[in-house]
Amino acid sequence: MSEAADAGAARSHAAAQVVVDHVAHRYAEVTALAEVSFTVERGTFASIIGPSGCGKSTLLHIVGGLMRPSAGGVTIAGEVVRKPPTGTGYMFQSSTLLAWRTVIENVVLPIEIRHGRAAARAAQARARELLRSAMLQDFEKAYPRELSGGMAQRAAICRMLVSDPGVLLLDEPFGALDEITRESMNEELQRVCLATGATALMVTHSIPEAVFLSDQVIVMSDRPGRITEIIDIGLPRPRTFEVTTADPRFAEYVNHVRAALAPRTAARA
Ligand SMILES: Nc1ncnc2c1ncn2[C@@H]1O[C@H](COP(=O)(O)OP(=O)(O)OP(=O)(O)O)[C@@H](O)[C@H]1O
Repeated sequence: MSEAADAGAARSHAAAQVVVDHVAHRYAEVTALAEVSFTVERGTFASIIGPSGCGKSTLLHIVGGLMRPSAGGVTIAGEVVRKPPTGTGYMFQSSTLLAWRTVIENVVLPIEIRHGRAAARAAQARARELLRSAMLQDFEKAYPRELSGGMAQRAAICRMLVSDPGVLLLDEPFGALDEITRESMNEELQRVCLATGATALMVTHSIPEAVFLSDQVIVMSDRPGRITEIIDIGLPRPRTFEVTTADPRFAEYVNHVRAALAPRTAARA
């Protein structure tokens, strides 16, 4: 290898925050994932999109160290993932705030679980800052039943961010929200990622959401899931929702992802 190629390899390795290397998974009779490899560079946003049951959630659980793959492996920031790594935040479709804790007590919960009550009390200032940026400053003492679905989801984002994670793993985080709330949550998530330099990996069923948020869209096939295409999204940042109608490249990317998801349908059209 030439010196220049050596330097290039070192640079790309250093930039890769999440490395998924030949990951496959089998549940008893079901092969959920065939063999999946990709990297997500530090500070970038990647989405996984594919048909229902193709193994997206399985893959995200493996990346987050919540389960071990049957074959292959994952590294985050150069460390092999064997259990949920510190510095990684999770968010799933149902926000599952604890009903008996106030909003702010919910937000500091990850700190309390990991580091105890005193650390959770010390984290309240940071929690208040996050709640302010999520427009929930007047609800810190409210209980989850007093929040709308969108507000609860915003509180769950604050909870994910309270420990300043460098890597965000999101499994259809906005699937249950109405369209308008979902759009504003997408803008908010992008703002947070740009401000903190976090690396994000998100599972979604929405093609426009994947294109709007991502630097790369990872398209998967039917089960057993394998990657059919990785599409780089070259739209400038920060993106606002105007980009979805004002920039013709947005529709081109959407059509590209749609064709990659259903190659036979696209070929017939
Ligand atoms: N614990 C389990 N035991 C057995 N099979 C499972 C288990 N979890 C998932 N599967 C199967 O593995 C396959 C992949 O499931 P997974 O939830 O990862 O898919 P997905 O792409 O996230 O689906 P969806 O888009 O519908 O949420 C499915 O066929 C599912 O039935």
